[in-house]
This record gives sequence, structure tokens and C-alpha cells, in this order.
Amino acid sequence: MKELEKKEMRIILASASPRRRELLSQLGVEFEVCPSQGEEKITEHLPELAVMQLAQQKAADIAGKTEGDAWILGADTIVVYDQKILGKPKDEEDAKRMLGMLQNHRHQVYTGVCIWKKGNGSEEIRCFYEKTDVVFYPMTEEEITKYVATGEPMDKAGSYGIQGIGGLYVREIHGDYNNVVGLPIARLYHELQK
Ligand SMILES: Cc1cn([C@H]2C[C@H](O)[C@@H](COP(=O)(O)OP(=O)(O)OP(=O)(O)O)O2)c(=O)[nH]c1=O
Repeated sequence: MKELEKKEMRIILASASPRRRELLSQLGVEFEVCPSQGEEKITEHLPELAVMQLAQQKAADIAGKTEGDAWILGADTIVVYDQKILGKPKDEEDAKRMLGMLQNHRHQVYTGVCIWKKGNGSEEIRCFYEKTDVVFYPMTEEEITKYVATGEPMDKAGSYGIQGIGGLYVREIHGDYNNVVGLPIARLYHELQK
């Protein structure tokens, strides 16, 4: 962390997510934002491996375009219910379908993070993930329709935002809240100190 605090290291967040940007600013160090543009592909079946794979693909895209030394951070968030991986909804119908599945049940939110260090001509790649369990209150069809109409679900894994109106339907949470929002910042802070 000393390197970070002395601002000796260039840090690049390979994400377009404003939530990730906000959470990363908690580290108190300067960083650049350079969203990954690449198409990500999942070949892993286990959710914990799939999110780390996606996070690594995002970091790899930016690492390939970055000259010189830098630490590149990639992240990806997915929701898992009944062994199904739920990403961002394709459209409003898809969002309603996901919320219909999640309501009144427990699901898992996984965020994978990749720390890609480029320095002195060598590269070091480290990935980790965090899992948070979330239990939803029941939602009526009317509530689901109204919630989807707010637009909030449309850019979020599992079609909800715990930090927004979606939080009204969260009965329990076990694990890191920030992990659900898209970046497990406490774990990242500790990983960066290793
Ligand atoms: C479950 C949940 C997800 N999310 C968000 C976190 C992620 O931004 C998003 C999942 O999509 P991601 O593909 O992980 O990330 P992104 O497309 O927003 O950004 P980028 O790929 O450029 O890094 O869902 C919330 O904001 N709140 C929640 O409660």
C-alpha cells in the first residue's frame, strides 16, 4: 500500500461503472478510469471461476492497451440463483423474469476482481472473488412491474440495485454490502497490501 500512498504507481480502473469508481475512491489514491470495451466470454461453469474470468478479461483488455507500468483493476458482478447465472437483463421482460425468480428467495452475489500489475517489463496477475448472500422479501407482480418501470434494474446484474429502490426488497444480507454494489473494496484494500 505504501507504493499506492506515495502515488508512485499508476492505477487504472478498467470499468465504466460509476459505483465502482465511487467505491475505489475510498482508497484515497488517485486513479484513472479506462473502461474495457472487449466482448467478455464465459467458459467456466462455476460462478466463482466465471466472475474471476470476466474480471480478468476486462483487465487484460486495458493491460494490452496500456504503455508502461501500471496496476489495472478489472471487476465483474453476477447474481446466482438456483445454479443459474444472472447478468444484466436484456430488456424489461428479462428484468421481470429475473425479479420473479429472486423474490421471496435467497440468492448469491459474486464479484470477481483482477489485479493486473505491469512493471519492469513483467506482468503479475492476481484474481479473487467475494460472495454475498441476499434474501428478498416477496414481491407482487405489480411491484415488479413498477420497479422495472423505474429503469433502475436495467444496468444491474440480477436486475436490482441494493443501493437504490431495490434495497426496499432486501430482507437479509450476509457478507460484504459493497460486494453487491460491484466492488468488495475492503477485500481489495487488503489484497493490494499483500
Ligand atoms: C446486484 C447489484 C448489481 N449492481 C451492478 C454492479 C455492476 O456495475 C453491474 C453488473 O455489471 P458488470 O458487467 O459487472 O459491470 P458494468 O457493466 O456495470 O461495468 P464494467 O463492465 O465496465 O466494469 O450491476 C449494482 O449496482 N447493485 C446491485 O445490487
